[in-house]
Amino acid sequence: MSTPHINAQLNDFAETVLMPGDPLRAKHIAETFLDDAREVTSVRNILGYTGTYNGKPVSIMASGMGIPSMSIYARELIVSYGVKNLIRIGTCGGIGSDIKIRDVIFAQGASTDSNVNRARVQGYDFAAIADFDLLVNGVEAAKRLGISAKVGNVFTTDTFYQASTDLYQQLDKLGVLAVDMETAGLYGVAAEYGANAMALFTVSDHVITGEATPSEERQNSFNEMVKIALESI
Ligand SMILES: O=P(O)(O)O[C@H]1O[C@H](CO)[C@@H](O)[C@H]1O
Ligand SMILES: O=c1cc[nH]c(=O)[nH]1
Repeated sequence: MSTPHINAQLNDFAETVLMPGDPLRAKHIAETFLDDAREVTSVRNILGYTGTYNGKPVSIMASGMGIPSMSIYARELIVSYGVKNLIRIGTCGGIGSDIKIRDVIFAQGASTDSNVNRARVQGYDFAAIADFDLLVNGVEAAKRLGISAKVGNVFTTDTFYQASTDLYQQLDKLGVLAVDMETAGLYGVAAEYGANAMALFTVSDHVITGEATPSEERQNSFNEMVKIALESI
């Protein structure tokens, strides 16, 4: 079997799929953290792998960037491959004044400038929220690993390059912690098709102060987040 965007066979994916945006990150995670990892899909170089972690089957597959890309892969994974749990493991831009680069953030909910979730409910607001059990398991895994993490609302944008920081200043006042480009879409698709979703990030830069993670440190903080996600399964 295959779908328009995934060329894996039925049963190639585990029940739980971890989704970074970047295909090379998916490859790195599979090669670094999983046992017996094998590539299961490579359409458009959006790479996907399945292996085991501590004996438990788990898959890693890239989402690409942005809500449309994430939504295509999340829907095909759920509907065609029977995936139950989708955990986004990404980078984000910090918004809050107490958010520091390299922090780990769990997206309890995801606001957005996209219309995709309103389109699901006849133009009304839809509260895009994480699956409670996945969120609690993630937060507890972070505690066990001794990694402090923040939990709260994030903002998913279609516009990586904003014209000004005005929007982010307003979001800061509303307590929004960080910005990414996929989570609100992932939560909407999971709700529509009956799966569980959750997202966590490492902060790669701060969109108000302009601070950014030095590239050599980026991989270390990314690996910490991956460890949390894998230990939460
Ligand atoms: O690091 P990833 O998971 O790709 O996430 C963030 O990075 C990309 C933008 O550079 C967007 O996809 C955004 O959500
Ligand atoms: O979506 C993102 C991710 C990282 N940094 C940003 O500014 N935006």
